[in-house]
Amino acid sequence: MNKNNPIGMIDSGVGGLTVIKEAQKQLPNEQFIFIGDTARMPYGPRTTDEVIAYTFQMANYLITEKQIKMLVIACNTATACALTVLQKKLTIPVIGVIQPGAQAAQLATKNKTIGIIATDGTVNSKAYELQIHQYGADTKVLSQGEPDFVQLVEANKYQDHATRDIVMNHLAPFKAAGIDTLILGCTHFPLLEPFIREAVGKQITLIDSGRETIYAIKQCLNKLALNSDIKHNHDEDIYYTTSDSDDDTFKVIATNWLARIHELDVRHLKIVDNGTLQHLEEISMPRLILASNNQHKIIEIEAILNDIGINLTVTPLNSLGDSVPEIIEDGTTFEENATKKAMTIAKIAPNDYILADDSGLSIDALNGEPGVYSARYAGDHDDQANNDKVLNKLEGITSREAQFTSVLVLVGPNKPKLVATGTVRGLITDQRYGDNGFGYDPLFLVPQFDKTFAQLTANEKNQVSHRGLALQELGKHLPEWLKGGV
Ligand SMILES: O=P(O)(O)OP(=O)(O)OP(=O)(O)OC[C@H]1O[C@@H](n2cnc3c(O)ncnc32)[C@H](O)[C@@H]1O
Ligand SMILES: [Mg+2]
Repeated sequence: MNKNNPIGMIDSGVGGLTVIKEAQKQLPNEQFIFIGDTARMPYGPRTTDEVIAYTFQMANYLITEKQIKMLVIACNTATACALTVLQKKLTIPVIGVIQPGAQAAQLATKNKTIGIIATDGTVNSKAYELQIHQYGADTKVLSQGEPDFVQLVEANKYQDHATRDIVMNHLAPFKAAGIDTLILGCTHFPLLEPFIREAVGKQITLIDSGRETIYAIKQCLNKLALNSDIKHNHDEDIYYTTSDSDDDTFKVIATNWLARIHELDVRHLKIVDNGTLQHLEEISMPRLILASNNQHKIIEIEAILNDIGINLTVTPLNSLGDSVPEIIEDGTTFEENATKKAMTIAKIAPNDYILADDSGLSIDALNGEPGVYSARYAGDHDDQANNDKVLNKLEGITSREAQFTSVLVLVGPNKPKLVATGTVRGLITDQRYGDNGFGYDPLFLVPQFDKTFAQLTANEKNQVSHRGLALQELGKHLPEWLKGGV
């Protein structure tokens, strides 16, 4: 086993994040790959067989696809149900959260009275009691199932006032029972620690079983000489969830709990059913293909998308190779043509998002010419000839008002068509000015700058251009569009 391989960490949902947070702090050289089985959480009410099956699926994925060197079950219920089975069947070391928590509690208790809060599954398994009694048979153990706490955390309500009241209420019996140590026997619970602390009082030692597990991981890495010697940046850690709908909540909690400035990159694992057997598969996100043969446009669109922080893999059309068919732009409006471009490419890339732009210059004194014919006004994509034609047609005409329009059409699998338009007004000069940009840029004077588009920097043009404005408009609707379907 390569010591620089990642460590896998699995949980039923967001609870395991409390373990990974501590692990990232204490093990800066390790890379972690985390799976939260959000599609099938909570594990508490599940049968032992179910929990074993799910845990195996996650372990198999991490071993075969990610070559993990060690597996950490960052979930008490899964540890209670599946740890020994996994340890027997897997060839890599497997660490659970119960034994480290039980050991720490036994060391901490002075009056030999320990409380445990956990899921019903963990409580019913008596796994903590068994471990605690291995270290001291006479220790009194009081266990209480708290399934509601899990749901409150998973629903991102762990800081709500109502949650505080629930926690205060539920934990009141422990105050009377005389415990001096309380095990947070579910990895979700450290997120509720401020409320739990308030409920049981300062004098009680709280044991975070997840935190204790980090010592067990360290010991195991040392014993097997598996410490990574590459310093990993924890931004490289990968987070997976199994459900689509919860991904947002997971992302919000994870970004917040792990104190990340940027939203975490949370990926999706699909539960694939092959008759009786299930396994997990990574679903790759659709690409955003820019359906344009105009490299100038592509460069502009990529820069603007980058500026507005679009989190998609942007792919230019030419990377699709020879399979790209010819697109006949015979529509009478920009939208018709942009739709045609997008739909033509969608046929060869049905799983991707396709963004097309149809744009052009409309001159008031020429009744909107060249308009949809901008690219082929005089010669097909012959900028020189097209500019000359405009200058000739406007010779002697004093009214020089004109407008650039960009109509963007975005399509995607099972998505409605999204249209965004941007326009910019300007004046047609009497000769070419500037060398930047493309098309009619040398003739289009922007009054605000008293310069033509060709005299502006790319960044300046993108701030005010028809394309820049259309993309900003598109960006406003994009998050909603990405979520929705038809
Ligand atoms: O169709 P695709 O492959 O996207 O590339 P294209 O260049 O043919 O694009 P259009 O069919 O939309 O034609 C737009 C024409 O309008 C002109 N045009 C559009 N936007 C422009 C801009 O930002 N600056 C200068 N001219 C522009 C230019 O002549 C373009 O060729
Ligand atoms: Mg075209």
